[in-house]
Amino acid sequence: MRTAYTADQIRAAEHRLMARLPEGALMQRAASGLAAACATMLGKVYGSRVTLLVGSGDNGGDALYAGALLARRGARVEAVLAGSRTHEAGLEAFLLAGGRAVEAGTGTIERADLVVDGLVGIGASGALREPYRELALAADAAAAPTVAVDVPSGVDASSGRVEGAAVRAALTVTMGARKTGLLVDPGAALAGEVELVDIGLGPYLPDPDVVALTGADVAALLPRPAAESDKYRRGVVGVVAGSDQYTGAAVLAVGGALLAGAGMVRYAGPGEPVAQVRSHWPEAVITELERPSLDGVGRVQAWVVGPGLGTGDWAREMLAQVLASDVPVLIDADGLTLVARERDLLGRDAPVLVTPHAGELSRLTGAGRDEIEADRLRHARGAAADLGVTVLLKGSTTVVAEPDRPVRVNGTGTAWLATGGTGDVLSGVAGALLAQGLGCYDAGSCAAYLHGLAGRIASSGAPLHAAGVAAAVPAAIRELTGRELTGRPAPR
Ligand SMILES: NC(=O)C1=CN([C@@H]2O[C@H](COP(=O)(O)OP(=O)(O)OC[C@H]3O[C@@H](n4cnc5c(N)ncnc54)[C@H](O)[C@@H]3O)[C@@H](O)[C@H]2O)[C@@H](O)CC1
Ligand SMILES: Nc1ncnc2c1ncn2[C@@H]1O[C@H](COP(=O)(O)OP(=O)(O)O)[C@@H](O)[C@H]1O
Ligand SMILES: [K+]
Repeated sequence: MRTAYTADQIRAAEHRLMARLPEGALMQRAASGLAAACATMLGKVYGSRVTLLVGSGDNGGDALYAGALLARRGARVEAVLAGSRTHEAGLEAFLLAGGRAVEAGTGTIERADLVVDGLVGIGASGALREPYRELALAADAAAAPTVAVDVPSGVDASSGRVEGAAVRAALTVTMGARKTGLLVDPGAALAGEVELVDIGLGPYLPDPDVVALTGADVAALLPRPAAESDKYRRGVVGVVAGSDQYTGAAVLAVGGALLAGAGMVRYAGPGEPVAQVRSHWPEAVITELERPSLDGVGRVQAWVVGPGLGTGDWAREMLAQVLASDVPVLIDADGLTLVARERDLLGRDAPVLVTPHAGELSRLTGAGRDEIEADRLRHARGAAADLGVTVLLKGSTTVVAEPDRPVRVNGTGTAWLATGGTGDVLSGVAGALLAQGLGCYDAGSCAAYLHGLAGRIASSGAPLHAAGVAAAVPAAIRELTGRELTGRPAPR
């Protein structure tokens, strides 16, 4: 599990740690980690050109001390002192080691082999001001890669929010613990690789603000069949999706559920989608409906409702009946539009997982779509608290929020997933995990991980289509769990 923290959490932990250490010790640890990362990136330090962008705070101090270490190893290190003041001891060490202070307009950024962004770290507030903004843009335009100190300047460390210009880093060397903004877009997309430098903060950190599951975490959570398994005990998913107008959503949601390991998938819908589901998935158990009713559809352990369902009376009645059951329900797409109109539908005792994209969440909460995209965490958390359900907010970083738990963030996806129908597959995958007994929080976050990985496998750097993502789900599971799929030890 990768953990991340807000700026306030980090600062509080740093204060407690600093009280036990000689002055400046933490910065020395930070700087030597930073210098080592820069050296690795440069390959050969001796004779290389490194340009430091140095702000007025301790972030600039880290950069100066690291610059001093690189200068002692023979690098030609120049520093643009951009702040109204400069970390004094850091500057002294830098100059003593042979570093040079230069003006911004001297071509130093353009000539560099490596740019080090020490403009602002966790002490930043608001959009980058001049001359920092200009320097961030110049670093972006330069050929050399940029290493960001702690966070890329311009990215809000606590949320990933970016107002105005920001540094685009190839590598972010972050001190003590990951910051939330390094795991959540748009910040995460600007951070590049993230390397964590251990400065001894661990024992002083509180519960994390957000966490990201690793492949090993997901593998440990994924249900697997065992000797005593049968199709009913493995979990039966019910899918209420698709309409005579939108048949594909039904096919994709059923496919996601089947390929994510459900013991059985029951599908209930009208004639057109029934014909499509039957021809694509002969293994699904299908009930063709003459009227909107779940009578006779059979028992399930979880429902997926909404993709392509429409928003008329039929859809509303199906949604109400699904929600009247006593099993976990995943609501997506048109189901969310109906809930936005009629919040009372959510009043039930059994768990609910909603899977909106930013537009659907906007309908649910009234917040603007762009505002949601800019600050995904805040809006997902707010909606989970307000609606009393688990919220999986889709997008370039998918976030899963549940009241009183750290938000789980997922970055396994690829932008190629931004194509019609991939969300329907996700709903089926998450439904299968719910039916197999995972809670909404685990089912949502494991499904996001698997779906993102399946997207990468299906894409492999080229366009994908939603059915291909569903087809790649078993390969994603295989990649996580190795070939040991039966629950027994692998034969020797
Ligand atoms: N506190 C500690 O114990 C440690 C801190 N470390 C470093 O110290 C950093 C935090 O240092 P500081 O608290 O001095 O804060 P920063 O260096 O992040 O920034 C503070 C300065 O930036 C200016 N500033 C803030 N927002 C700005 C904006 N939008 N545009 C232009 N200027 C802006 C402020 O006026 C202030 O002078 C960390 O990110 C990390 O790099 C590390 O050395 C590890 C130890
Ligand atoms: N830029 C992106 N990077 C990674 N994943 C993305 C990106 N944009 C969208 N996705 C993913 O693609 C899927 C799209 O789902 P959704 O918006 O519901 O589309 P649809 O309704 O057409 O199925 C979601 O899983 C989402 O997280
Ligand atoms: K920085």
